[in-house]
Amino acid sequence: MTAKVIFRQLFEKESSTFSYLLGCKRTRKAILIDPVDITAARDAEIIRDLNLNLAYAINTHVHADHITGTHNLRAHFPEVKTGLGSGAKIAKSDEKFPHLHILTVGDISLEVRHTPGHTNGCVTYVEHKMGLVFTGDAVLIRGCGRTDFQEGSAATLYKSVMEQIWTLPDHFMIYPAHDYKGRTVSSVDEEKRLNPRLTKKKDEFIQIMNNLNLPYPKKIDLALPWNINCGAEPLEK
Ligand SMILES: N[C@@H](CCC(=O)N[C@@H](CSS)C(=O)NCC(=O)O)C(=O)O
Ligand SMILES: [Fe+2]
Repeated sequence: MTAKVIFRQLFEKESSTFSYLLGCKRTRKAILIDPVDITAARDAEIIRDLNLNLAYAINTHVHADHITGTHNLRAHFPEVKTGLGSGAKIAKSDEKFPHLHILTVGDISLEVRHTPGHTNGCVTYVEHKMGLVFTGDAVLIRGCGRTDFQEGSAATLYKSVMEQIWTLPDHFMIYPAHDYKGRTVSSVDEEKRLNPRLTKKKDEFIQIMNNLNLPYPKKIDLALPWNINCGAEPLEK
């Protein structure tokens, strides 16, 4: 890790969600990726303990399984800006990032790569200097995000991963939004060799994804309207 940036992986156990804190030691400004509503107060305490001030609370996508913590964090950090990829057209956010936008906070630079397929608005954030890749649900450790709701598409996800993630240097570390088996991190090299879905040819990948037969996330009907409203209670229910 570079001496200039504080990096923390945080976990919310009910939805098995990882959030990621990046803090600039020089400016004391921070970015939090994929916060969860029920851990927003915990995250705020950690940010304060580290003498950081939250500049951005951003999401990799409109989550279906939990409510984002972006809105709750506004109570702790009144100046915080929320951010989301510009492909998430129906969702509210202070900023919507276009493909290849660079989000700079002090000495932290996150490149925004649009990686639709799990949802139409998914993005992957890449910190090139540190070799960190925040894939959201596009690439999970030895898996990938399902493609059966939120305008998901297996063919689109395959293209996104091949073009936007597998083309990164092999040693870059992959930090996903979830893991259900206690794993925390992988790498581009590891997933290119060992991912049981994404090592397949496109047609076989699509076949696998279209036959997962997973139950919908338990909270999907609650989470989507709140997350479209940036994690705040929707006006119309
Ligand atoms: N059981 C959980 C939801 C599990 C799930 O569907 N996870 C999503 C990511 S959150 S949108 C997924 O894409 N999983 C891929 C897979 O192969 O499991 C709940 O009820 O919340
Ligand atoms: Fe998701």
